[in-house]
Amino acid sequence: MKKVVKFGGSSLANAEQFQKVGDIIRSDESRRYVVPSAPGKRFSADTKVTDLLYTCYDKAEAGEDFTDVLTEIKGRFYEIIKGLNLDLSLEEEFRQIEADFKAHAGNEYAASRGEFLNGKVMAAYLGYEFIDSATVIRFDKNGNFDADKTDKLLSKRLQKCERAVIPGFYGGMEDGTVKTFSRGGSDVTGSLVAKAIHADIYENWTDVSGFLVTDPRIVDNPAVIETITYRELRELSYMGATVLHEDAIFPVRKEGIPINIRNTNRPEDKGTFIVESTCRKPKYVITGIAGKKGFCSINIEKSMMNSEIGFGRKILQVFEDQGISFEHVPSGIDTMTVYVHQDEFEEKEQQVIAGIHRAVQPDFVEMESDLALIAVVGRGMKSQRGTAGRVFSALAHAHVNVKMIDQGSSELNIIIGVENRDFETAVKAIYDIFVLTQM
Ligand SMILES: Nc1ncnc2c1ncn2[C@@H]1O[C@H](COP(=O)(O)OP(=O)(O)O)[C@@H](O)[C@H]1O
Ligand SMILES: N[C@@H](CC(=O)OP(=O)(O)O)C(=O)O
Repeated sequence: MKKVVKFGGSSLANAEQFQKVGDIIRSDESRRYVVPSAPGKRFSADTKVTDLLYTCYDKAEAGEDFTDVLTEIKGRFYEIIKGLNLDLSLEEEFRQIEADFKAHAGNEYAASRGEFLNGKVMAAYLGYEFIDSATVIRFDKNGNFDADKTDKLLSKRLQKCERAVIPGFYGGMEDGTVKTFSRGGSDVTGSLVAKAIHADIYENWTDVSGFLVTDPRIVDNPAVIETITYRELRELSYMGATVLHEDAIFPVRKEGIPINIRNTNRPEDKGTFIVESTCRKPKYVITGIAGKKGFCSINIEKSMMNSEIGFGRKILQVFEDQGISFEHVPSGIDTMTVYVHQDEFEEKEQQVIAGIHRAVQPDFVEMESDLALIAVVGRGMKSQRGTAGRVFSALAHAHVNVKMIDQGSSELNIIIGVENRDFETAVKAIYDIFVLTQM
């Protein structure tokens, strides 16, 4: 049995958390490959080491003195090393980092040092081999992640290795340039390692007892999802359920390796199993609710639009030409609405409007900003009539004005558009009707 275990920043924020992690790893012989993140927040107002590194590097780039921030970062690591009674010095590593910052090594290199250093601490603490991810996670010469090369490098390297620590979040180009995944990317590293060694399971340890039906920052103590499919999870993580990086799904999914989300602070909890498919009936009609704020809608109206072949393509072409991706395109007989990210859209607003006028000569174009999108996801919705109706009625009772509702043909999700300020109320109302009342 081979397990890959990834520990998030919250699980490695201080020596006490490290000890919990050590106990978890030592309690199961098969936990052989460990992927650590950088130390995260020790308390809610704290700063993640990754964020300190970005700040520190910005100062270096601007030619300012960055000694204070670097000393703070160093302090975070030595607090852990001392708390664990380790005989480990990181002086050489910090000298190198300081020199590299002065030589403008790049902010991806800078950010990666949190995982690099934490990997060193973890390897010393466990007595496992340390593998620098820059040598096994490969980015091509354009800086794009190279999945095939990575798989080859990782499997070859790990074949020779009984137990190893492979830091999360970063990799390297052939010439040694360090690249990182997007934020939260240690989850991706864990998934890649699991694929490469054909792991039996990929355990992803965090600070919640699994994937929760909704964000615990919105609803107090939400129910835990016992089993979720990759498709459901993809919908939820894309829409902002941040527990697992959305790109962490692909590598393990192809191999049929289940992911188990676990809580470092409550290792006795079973957590959530993420699987390709399951015959297990979900506990509730819906599996989860997630959402994001910060969208804009562009509503285009033109009489007889539906008989104009190519109308939709022409509209979407305008967005493509401006490099703007769209989220949703609900349409009626004479209207078509395009939902886009507000921050992407705002600066190109006028070009897009002009483009639409040129492309399709609409009767009028209307825009609305500060909208939120909520995804209600569940494999159980297919076999249950009236789900959309219940969403509507819950939102009406909560006095939330629904701007848009869009049910995908897969019947796996319903997308609802509301105003930003109604976002939390809407999520709570949907949670209540499907989970608290257990219908
Ligand atoms: N549906 C959800 N289920 C569980 N946690 C969620 C959900 N949506 C958002 N979260 C948040 O995600 C956090 C865990 O992810 P993250 O901060 O990336 O952890 P880590 O540092 O362990 O990688 C939780 O503490 C929680 O606040
Ligand atoms: N440390 C990186 C990568 C990461 O995955 O961290 P975490 O596991 O704490 O989300 C970040 O903050 O983005």
